Amino acid sequence: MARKINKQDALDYHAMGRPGKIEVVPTKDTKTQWDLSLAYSPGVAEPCKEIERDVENVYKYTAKGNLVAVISNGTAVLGLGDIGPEAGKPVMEGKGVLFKIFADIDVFDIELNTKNVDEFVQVVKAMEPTFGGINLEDIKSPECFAIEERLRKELKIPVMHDDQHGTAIISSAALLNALYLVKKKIDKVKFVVNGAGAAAMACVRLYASLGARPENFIMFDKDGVLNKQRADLDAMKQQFATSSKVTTLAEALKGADVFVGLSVGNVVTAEMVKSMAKNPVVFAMANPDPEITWETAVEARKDVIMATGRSDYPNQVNNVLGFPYIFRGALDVRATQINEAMKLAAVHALADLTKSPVPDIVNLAYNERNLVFGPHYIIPKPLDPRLLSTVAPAVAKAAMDSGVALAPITDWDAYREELNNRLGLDNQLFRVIGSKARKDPRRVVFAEADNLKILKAAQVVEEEGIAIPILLGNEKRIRSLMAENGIEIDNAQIVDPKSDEMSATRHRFGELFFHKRQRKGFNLYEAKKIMRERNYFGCMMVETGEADALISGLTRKYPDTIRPALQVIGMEEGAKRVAGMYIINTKRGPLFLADTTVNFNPTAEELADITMLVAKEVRQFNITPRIAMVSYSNFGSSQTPEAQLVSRAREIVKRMDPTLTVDGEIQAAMAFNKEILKDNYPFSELIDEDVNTLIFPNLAAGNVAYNLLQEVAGFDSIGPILLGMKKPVHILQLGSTVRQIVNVVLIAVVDAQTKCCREEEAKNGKKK
Ligand SMILES: NC(=O)C1=CN([C@@H]2O[C@H](COP(=O)(O)OP(=O)(O)OC[C@H]3O[C@@H](n4cnc5c(N)ncnc54)[C@H](OP(=O)(O)O)[C@@H]3O)[C@@H](O)[C@H]2O)C=CC1
Ligand SMILES: CC(=O)C(=O)O
Ligand SMILES: [Mg+2]
Repeated sequence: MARKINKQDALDYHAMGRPGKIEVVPTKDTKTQWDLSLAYSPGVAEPCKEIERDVENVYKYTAKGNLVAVISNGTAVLGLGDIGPEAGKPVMEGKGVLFKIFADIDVFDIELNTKNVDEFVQVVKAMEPTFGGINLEDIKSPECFAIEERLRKELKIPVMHDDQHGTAIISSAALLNALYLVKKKIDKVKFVVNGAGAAAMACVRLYASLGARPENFIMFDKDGVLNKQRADLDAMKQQFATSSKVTTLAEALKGADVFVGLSVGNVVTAEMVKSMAKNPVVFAMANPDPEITWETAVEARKDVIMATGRSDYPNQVNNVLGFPYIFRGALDVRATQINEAMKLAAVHALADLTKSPVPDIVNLAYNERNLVFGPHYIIPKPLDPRLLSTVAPAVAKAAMDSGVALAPITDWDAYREELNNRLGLDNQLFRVIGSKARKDPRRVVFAEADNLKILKAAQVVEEEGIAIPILLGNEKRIRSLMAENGIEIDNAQIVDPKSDEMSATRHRFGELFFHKRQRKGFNLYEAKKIMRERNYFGCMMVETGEADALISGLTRKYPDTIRPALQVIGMEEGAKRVAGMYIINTKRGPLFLADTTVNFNPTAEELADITMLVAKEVRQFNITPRIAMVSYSNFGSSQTPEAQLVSRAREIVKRMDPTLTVDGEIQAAMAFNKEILKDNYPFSELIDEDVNTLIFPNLAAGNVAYNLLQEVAGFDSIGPILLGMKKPVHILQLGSTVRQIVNVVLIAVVDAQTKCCREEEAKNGKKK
């Protein structure tokens, strides 16, 4: 279940630390006096003179080309209405965040205290030298139309009112796909549109340019239906005024094919949806509350294709899918405007992208096994990393073809690569695992809570809503460490296994442990005594369900931490051993490496077991494992025992799971070089595969490899991840950083979500 956002969560999020959501960060070194004399006086005078000589140089020497202004006067903020410029600022800052994370565009949000069209236009015009583009936001109609029209004419940089065109573009893409699924032609479809403001008018105009017929629209504003009898309609509303006799939304929806809501929440009823034509399409896009809830609409009609503007339901039709990429494309070719051709290019790019296979990372982000084009997936998901490299080039190309690009692109492959680098594909997995963890935070026991790094990590995971920390150790010591270092963990649960308060729990845990180990060398006295030890106590909390996961090992040797976990919790059903895995975030996507921490010199059988454990874990991230079992030789080129062991292990794996994509023994470089592999070993299973998993022949190789990738290549990593345990226990490497600890907690929480879900499934299965 997604965590419900409550008022306090949202307020705390905005207020904590540095208030608001954005800051300005220098992009050049500013460490030395030399740096500062370049950044500012006297060095800064040189670019000034170059720009004075040729104003185009402003794109070369300043941030203008990547800087967009998000400008609002707060008169139509989301569906909250005219709440004023200051009250709209959190939304504008939020838009800035989305521009940055989805398209690496920098934003200044600007809130103007004016409702006067002339004044608004004058102010924005005067700011043209600063920005590469202007995103107008949440300005009410009809003023927004005049403001945008004038700025588009009078400025030489792209201007787009996102609520109009962003919404129109995204909903058009969704509409084309929905109509394709229900096999209806756009020129025959009957539309009912609630709302006749900025978003709604732009939508109907774009639908019309895609083939919808104006006479097939019935629109409503807050005073009722737009019809020919109304004398109060402006020119734009008149264009879509109906000659039909209907007066109410309920009448209009009878037999309608498509409902488009861009008005206010909860104005459409189940009965209205029931009265629509076969296979109705309902886009209830008011934010934050749609015109009709997802549940009510799908309950009312099994054949409905339903979309809302919200992220917590399928089919999120929201302009976040558009503005980052539309501006990216426009800025990258220095387009002087965002024209119809560019908008239509974005529509088709989005619609087509939905039909192509969804990458693993998107399935993982949304906890889906396999998203496929269909009624519940008519538009790409906002976390789809392909959006940038698909929509931005389409927009850029359309700008070039329609003659508004001042800096055309010539090398499209290089451009796409640049876009992927901008996004930092390497960070995608972290973001996705993070969002999954945050959806359902779990109780994580930190066995070494009297360590400063652990406390800092516990604070981070608590503040970020990733986990509910349980701190094990001496309470006085932990509290004084927190006080000395300004660490605050709300409602910190501190448990001291050695304390008198815990004696009953120690006793209970000791008895349970004794039952597990009584014939394995523990007597009752020893079993109870050992519960004073934090790793045993913590593992017992996880074993008994009093916590969901355990993190330990920062200050102790690996074997000393893994032993209690194996004795108390043990391996998962079917596992013959445990193994350690690292995830390395590379530019080509996540790379899974094993065994990095547990098995020193595995036999072929053991290596096969490790491979199976890793394959299972990789699948848990909804990623299909494509495994190279690496060595120093390729497919028998060396007959040494080490190389042959890997080859034998691969044969065993293949027998265990013939469907698994796995090959070896193979050199690591060969595994990543499809061309050379194809030329030399065309039989290999990996010739058409992007390898994402490396199994090393022994611990030395695996451990050295991940350390080098981390330290020398500078890749971020998550690990070690302990595989094969019945319940989530993860053992840190000595000296892990706070960030690495937080990353392991993320994994532990996701692991707990999955294992708990499996346990429930098993229980339910047994009940049946
Ligand atoms: N999902 C998405 O991506 C987006 C969603 N939106 C949502 O769309 C809505 C409108 O935004 P926007 O167009 O920018 O705002 P505007 O203020 O420009 O338009 C609002 C429109 O809704 C009409 N309206 C208000 N109440 C009713 C009602 N009870 N019945 C019928 N019509 C009504 C208004 O009528 P009148 O003309 O008479 O004032 C006006 O035409 C908001 O909820 C916003 O959050 C907006 C942009 C993107
Ligand atoms: C999504 C958006 O821009 C709005 O609701 O106003
Ligand atoms: Mg908006």
